[in-house]
Amino acid sequence: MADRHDEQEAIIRARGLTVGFGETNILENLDLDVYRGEILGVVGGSGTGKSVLLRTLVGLVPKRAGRVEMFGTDIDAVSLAERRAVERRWGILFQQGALFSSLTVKQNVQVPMREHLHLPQRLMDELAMLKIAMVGLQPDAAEKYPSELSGGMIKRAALARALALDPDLVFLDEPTSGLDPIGAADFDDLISKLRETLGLTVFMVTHDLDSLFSICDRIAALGKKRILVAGDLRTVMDFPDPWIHEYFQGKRARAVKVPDLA
Ligand SMILES: Nc1ncnc2c1ncn2[C@@H]1O[C@H](COP(=O)(O)OP(=O)(O)OP(=O)(O)O)[C@@H](O)[C@H]1O
Repeated sequence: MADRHDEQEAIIRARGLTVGFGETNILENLDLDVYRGEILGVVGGSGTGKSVLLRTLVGLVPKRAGRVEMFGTDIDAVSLAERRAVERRWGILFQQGALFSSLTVKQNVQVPMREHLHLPQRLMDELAMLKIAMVGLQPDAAEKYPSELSGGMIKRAALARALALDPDLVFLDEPTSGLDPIGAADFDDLISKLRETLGLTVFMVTHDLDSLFSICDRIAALGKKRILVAGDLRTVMDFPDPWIHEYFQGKRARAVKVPDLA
């Protein structure tokens, strides 16, 4: 049967990725496609290398072997200027937000603008306020420092920073971790709405079954140093692997409303 993604554009295409530290390889010969406009949830046991995969795709961790094409560009085969141009097309929300504690929310949102654009301060202020509103923060949050924000506000501020350069693609590393269930559901809604309104593609590392069930179009399960299976929820849930079985059908999963998979 033809893959229904045959016609779709893979805006991330990783082939044969091997990544390691010291004597140990964390990822080996890993292949992954991420399609334009989708929300891909990346799951896997603790320490399987989900964050390492994310960091490798964006060039923060070196590869031992393999190739990553972003928007059709092999980022290791182009000039620095071309690479920087491609990098401007994605934003990253790191685990725990990773905001600069000595900067206000507005200044944090302006960090990528300062790095990549040359805009007058007034315009950067206007743009930052736009991003802050876009993620559902009140205007007065702009002048606050990260230490004055709740966990949910920190995530939103970090998302505003990830959106600073109007990216096509966002990488989210456990965006709902540490949020209460209502805060997490609100954040899922926000991601889903932004995908619709901005036409974003979302690569999301998550442990949150609610997020997987409610907003992800496809799921990629990491294990044994590679992608064990990638596909819709049904495909992944049916994959014969003990970790996947326990994750989706174990005690914790039974507490979450599993969607009706006709
Ligand atoms: N800079 C580094 N140097 C050495 N080892 C590292 C480095 N970064 C990650 N690792 C190791 O790589 C492995 C995968 O880490 P990673 O953070 O990607 O796991 P994860 O799947 O995201 O886990 P979790 O779900 O617990 O966040 C771990 O064993 C970790 O110790």
